[in-house]
Amino acid sequence: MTSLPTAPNLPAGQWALFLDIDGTLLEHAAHPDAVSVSDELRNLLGAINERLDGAVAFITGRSVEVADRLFHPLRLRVAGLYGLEHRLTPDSPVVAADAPADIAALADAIEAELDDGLVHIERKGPILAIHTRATPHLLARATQLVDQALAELPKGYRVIPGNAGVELMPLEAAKGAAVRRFMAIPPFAGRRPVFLGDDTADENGFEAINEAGGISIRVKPRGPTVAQYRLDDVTRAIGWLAANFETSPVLNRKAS
Ligand SMILES: O=P(O)(O)OC[C@H]1O[C@H](O[C@H]2O[C@H](CO)[C@@H](O)[C@H](O)[C@H]2O)[C@H](O)[C@@H](O)[C@@H]1O
Repeated sequence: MTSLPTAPNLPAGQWALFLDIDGTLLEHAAHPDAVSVSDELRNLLGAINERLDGAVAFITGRSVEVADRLFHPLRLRVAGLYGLEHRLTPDSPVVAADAPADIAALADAIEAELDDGLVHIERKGPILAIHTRATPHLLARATQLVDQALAELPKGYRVIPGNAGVELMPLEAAKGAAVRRFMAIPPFAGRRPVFLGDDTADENGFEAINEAGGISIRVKPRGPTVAQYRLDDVTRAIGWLAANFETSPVLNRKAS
């Protein structure tokens, strides 16, 4: 939505920061495994995490394990698989929600049906992501197949458009619930949350942030959004984070 105002500099306050990964911190790549994290970004996030006393978490569709691998050796708090799993502190074990069975068999059937080596099917246990970045002409067919699968599955799943693809996931997979889980515990509780995201699946996270009186920012908005502000691309998002959380003198001061 082009009328969305650009994210302003934050006022003095005690902030908590929630971050989507793909399309927000990392430019999209041809394949999920082809992204890379620069030392500059890793160092920036580490510095922000220290300045916010650990009140920083990734809220991502990736698994916690993959988020850790991408940002290694940095380990942050993470809600993975859209909140189906979480690690509430950097060193605690990963806790997984009771989720419906693995849908790998369904993935195999969809893969066979699409019959194209360039469609990448990402099997994430109870979540299935179909990536058509290399074959945009197959997005409509992939969405149709996933919608058919949804109709045949027991209740409790939904389909969400991804970025150049589509994901099938349990209803419990919701970024808003992941944000609320973190906001109920230290070091997040009592702070004002900020969330940067770029996708349809982030909208639910923005709703939770708006309810909590926080700041919601959609990176590169392409359609309707409940986010309050925009940042036009990954470079600007990282620049905004650096300006507001790395060097800003107003952080962690009580708002007057
Ligand atoms: O919630 P996010 O952190 O934004 O993760 C969303 C999905 O991101 C990944 O897929 C997307 O990024 C890939 C790498 O740029 C790209 O190849 C793909 O087309 C995008 O859809 C990831 O693979 C998914 O598991 C995440 O759910």
